[in-house]
Amino acid sequence: MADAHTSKDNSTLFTSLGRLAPQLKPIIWPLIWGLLSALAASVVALVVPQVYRVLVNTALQPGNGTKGLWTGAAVVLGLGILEAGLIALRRQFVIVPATTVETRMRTSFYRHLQSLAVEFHDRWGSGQLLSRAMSDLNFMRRWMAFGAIMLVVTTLTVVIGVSLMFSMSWQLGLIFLAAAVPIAIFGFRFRLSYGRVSRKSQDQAGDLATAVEESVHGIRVLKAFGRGPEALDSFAGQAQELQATEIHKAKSLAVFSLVVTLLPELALGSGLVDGILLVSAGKLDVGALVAFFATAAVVAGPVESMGPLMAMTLTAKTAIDRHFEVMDAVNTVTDPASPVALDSARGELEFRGVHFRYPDTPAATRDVLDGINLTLRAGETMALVGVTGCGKSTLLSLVPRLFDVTAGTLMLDGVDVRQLTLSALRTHVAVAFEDTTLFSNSVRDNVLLGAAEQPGLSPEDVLEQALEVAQASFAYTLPQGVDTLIGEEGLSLSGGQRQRIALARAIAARPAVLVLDDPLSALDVNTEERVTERLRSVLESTTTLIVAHRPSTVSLADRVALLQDGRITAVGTHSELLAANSHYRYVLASLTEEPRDLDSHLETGLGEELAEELGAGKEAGA
Ligand SMILES: Nc1ncnc2c1ncn2[C@@H]1O[C@H](COP(=O)(O)OP(=O)(O)OP(=O)(O)O)[C@@H](O)[C@H]1O
Repeated sequence: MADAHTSKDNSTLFTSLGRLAPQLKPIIWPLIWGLLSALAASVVALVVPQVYRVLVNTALQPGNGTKGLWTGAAVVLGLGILEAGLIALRRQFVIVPATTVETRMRTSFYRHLQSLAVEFHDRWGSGQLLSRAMSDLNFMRRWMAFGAIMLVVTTLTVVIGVSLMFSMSWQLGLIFLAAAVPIAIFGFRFRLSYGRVSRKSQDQAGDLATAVEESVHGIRVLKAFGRGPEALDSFAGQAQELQATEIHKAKSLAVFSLVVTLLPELALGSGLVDGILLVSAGKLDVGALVAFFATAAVVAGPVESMGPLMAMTLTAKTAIDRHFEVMDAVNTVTDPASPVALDSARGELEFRGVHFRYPDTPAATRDVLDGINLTLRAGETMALVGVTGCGKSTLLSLVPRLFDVTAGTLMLDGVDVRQLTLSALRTHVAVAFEDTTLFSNSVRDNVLLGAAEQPGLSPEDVLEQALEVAQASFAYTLPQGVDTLIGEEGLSLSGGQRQRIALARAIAARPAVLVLDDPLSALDVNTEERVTERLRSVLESTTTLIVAHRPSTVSLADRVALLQDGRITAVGTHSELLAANSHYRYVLASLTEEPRDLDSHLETGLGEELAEELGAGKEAGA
């Protein structure tokens, strides 16, 4: 995971910036108008010294009265107002288009993340994706709206300003230019080192975001195991690394700024001495000398800001590279070029010579699934049993194509699942995992997330039925009933309650194939039994493949498949396997029957004794 984003940075500045071109195309005119406004503002600023020149050489000469002086002052004031107006205009032109591009890019980033296969998400830390979706895009927008325009305007201002200075006095111009050459060389070297350090800091910030996200998610585990201080130490270490990088970044920027400030000042100092000598020798008029220094003052600002703007451009390059690293990631699980239509599925599922290995599995290791041959008849419930880590979840994840088989074929009603569109396949197949994810939404929205329309049933009926089958009717007794907000930002539910809501979600989808990856693990045996029985009667025509960790679930299945060393080594009814297969007996003996979901006991009244016992225990302990 940690290595996914540390790819080699081979792109040049211009190839990276060039990748923004298609995004900028629709807003190119507002950007050009913004650029022209900023440029006009700079030109106006450069005209002011020329007014000074005229003023000094004419209006300020003895005996010329005050009229010229007032006119000159009015012109300078007018130019100042015009410059301010043009700067405001630049902002007006670019703000809306740039934020529109940012929003559009963020939306397509999110869409791309949604489409990428699970294999991609396994490799990438969530913080990395979060920082790319938020801060990198925000930075790109600021660079488009300000940095890029100002870099062009600043460069042009320096070029025009220096040319004007040369036209006034080539000797003084040369002195000023003598300072600009080292700045250019230094700027180039700075550009290389700053790019590297800025990339490092953005990656470190992403890793830090991942650390925060993981500890917030795992706060219960950290607290329960008293690992808070260790997590804090590790976080503080990472934060200090980022701080060191940021300090390094700021220091190199400070050195650059110092050089670009100091050199022009030195040039101006020696230019002043030289200028006075030129005036006293009659080779330069006083007006030109004043105008030269006024122009130098205008140009000094852009020269100083070239460092930060260059740095901003390099950071923008890094942000663009980071953005496109994700956008360039190829989706490995895609729709076929000419999909087979399968409007309604019977639900026959066949694994034929299926092999699977994870992309990062070492070459010497055998495939997790090493030639699976298994057929589920339409409508049957099959339990998948095997020792822990033997590949049960992996096998299940192939059915909705969370991963694709690496060899062999997986067929639904005789059609290779890769021949179906993903949306069609996922309409026919619904999944519930042990590790449930509920969204920050109402119970109703969570359950009806992928609900299919059912003839004669309103969404309310579908919801009620799904909750009833999943033994999750407790939802009606929540503070706002099924409209109660649950999930990360809502009401906290117990593990068993969460699992039952997630199961109701899979049931409401009314799939042809239901894939259940130990989704009842947090339920007590009695609730689990009731759920399984209701599932069997309500979803009579649904093919169900269920990873079972308890003999009670296994015994309710029509048939059981035994997964061993990457293969299905036995298929039969529970009693057949129990009688004939010693590995099956071994696996079953290791499964647990202990009730885990106390609250479902309490909800149904079955756990009163247990509750009393616990209450008594509490009192005794108090
Ligand atoms: N995303 C992944 N990337 C690489 N290897 C993985 C990944 N997920 C699982 N594995 C490996 O594949 C093997 C099978 O894992 P799987 O989760 O399918 O087992 P399981 O039978 O469901 O286990 P359990 O009963 O404990 O849930 C394990 O060795 C596991 O380490």
